[in-house]
Amino acid sequence: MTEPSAARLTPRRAWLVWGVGLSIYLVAVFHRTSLAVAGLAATERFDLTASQLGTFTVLQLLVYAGMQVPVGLLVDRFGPRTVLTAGVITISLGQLGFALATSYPQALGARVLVGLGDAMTFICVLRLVTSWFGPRLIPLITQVTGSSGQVGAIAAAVPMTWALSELGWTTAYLIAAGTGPVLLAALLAFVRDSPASRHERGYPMSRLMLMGSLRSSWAQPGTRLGFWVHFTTPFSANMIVMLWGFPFLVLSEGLSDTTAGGLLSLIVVVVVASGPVLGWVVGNHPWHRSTVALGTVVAMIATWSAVLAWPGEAPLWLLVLLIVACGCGGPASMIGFDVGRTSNPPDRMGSTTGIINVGGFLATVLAVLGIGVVLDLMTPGSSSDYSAGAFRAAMAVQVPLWLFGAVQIWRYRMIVRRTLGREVVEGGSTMIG
Ligand SMILES: N[C@@H](Cc1c[nH]cn1)C(=O)NCC(=O)O
Repeated sequence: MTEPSAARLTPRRAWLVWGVGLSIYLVAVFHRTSLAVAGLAATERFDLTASQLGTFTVLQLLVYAGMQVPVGLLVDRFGPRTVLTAGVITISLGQLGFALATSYPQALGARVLVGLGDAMTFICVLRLVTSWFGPRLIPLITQVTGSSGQVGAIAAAVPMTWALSELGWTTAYLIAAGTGPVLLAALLAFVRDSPASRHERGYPMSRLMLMGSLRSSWAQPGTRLGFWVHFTTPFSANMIVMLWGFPFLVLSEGLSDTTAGGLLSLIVVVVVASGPVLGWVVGNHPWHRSTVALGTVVAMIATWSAVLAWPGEAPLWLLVLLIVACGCGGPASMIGFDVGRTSNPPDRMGSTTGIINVGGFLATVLAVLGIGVVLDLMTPGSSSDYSAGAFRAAMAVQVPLWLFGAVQIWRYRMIVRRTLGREVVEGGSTMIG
């Protein structure tokens, strides 16, 4: 008799819980990127300079990255349902405040709330996945979660552009905030922390015990491998989608706004399409998880080098290759969470995910800021008419991030492989000691 598939062994409630969690994460990504097309409107509404506008994105990312470890500890203590409830309420209040803001400080405060609420979603959804699905399905569902959530960025593009122009700032962001009560109702009605109980609470821990738990997680070479995989793989795609991709493609590579916009949409399509493929590879070949991550980094370095070294404007086919390589970086970052999962016990899953998630967003902030600094250094005065030469120098900021991250990946990959051996890793564990 053939063994029932892992999917058939999964309780039907698992798919409902995951569906609600994924919806909340997708909307959180929408809120996160909802400023991407509102830059000009925000500049006019609050009378902003370019750096003040950029502060919205950087502050939101810093709050997000800075909250990952605290949120991970909260998830281990109070369970994902409780923390996700707080996240939905907080991010919705942030968008409500942004809709009604009439001054720059008010708008900044609202974006801080958006970053805070956003920080409480992804970790909770991954925790639900590890509680509701079996070990064979977890890598694939984790991948599909991370990739599918990026569809929220698509919803923040054309539909948000239409809403801002046709409905106006306040109505557009009030509608965005209005998704909160609907998601909250679904969360409270259908989501349980695990099949066994509505709430999976951890034991109250002193500050000393909390620090001990974080030290134990970080002491695992698999956690560090996961952190550096997440640090090295997604930042180029994040930088492209969140800020510098469109100006680079138009000002440096001479593309029309429409073609540049099409390539930015293509990157999200690549993210969503490559996720399940990488999820299958990771789930069936755990020994080669870091190999896939390193291969993605090599592909990004190669395509970026070809584009920046190309005499004059790079041909469209090469830019498409660049977008495909960078798009695969998003799903490749999910490998970091899977390595962290197999390297730690379940009661540390929240804090481990939080530690690893800091990596990608720390690298993204470094890349976004570094590129901006080089562009300003290479462009006289306060002009934002950046030259192709300025962009070539600025985009090279990514190289030290890739190289340092790749060295760290190789270093911890070798520690895990030498210590455990292939049989243990293929068996699904990379926990040492
Ligand atoms: N790198 C993303 C996940 C991803 C998967 N495919 C594209 N991106 C990530 O780590 N997300 C965390 C988050 O909170 O969005």
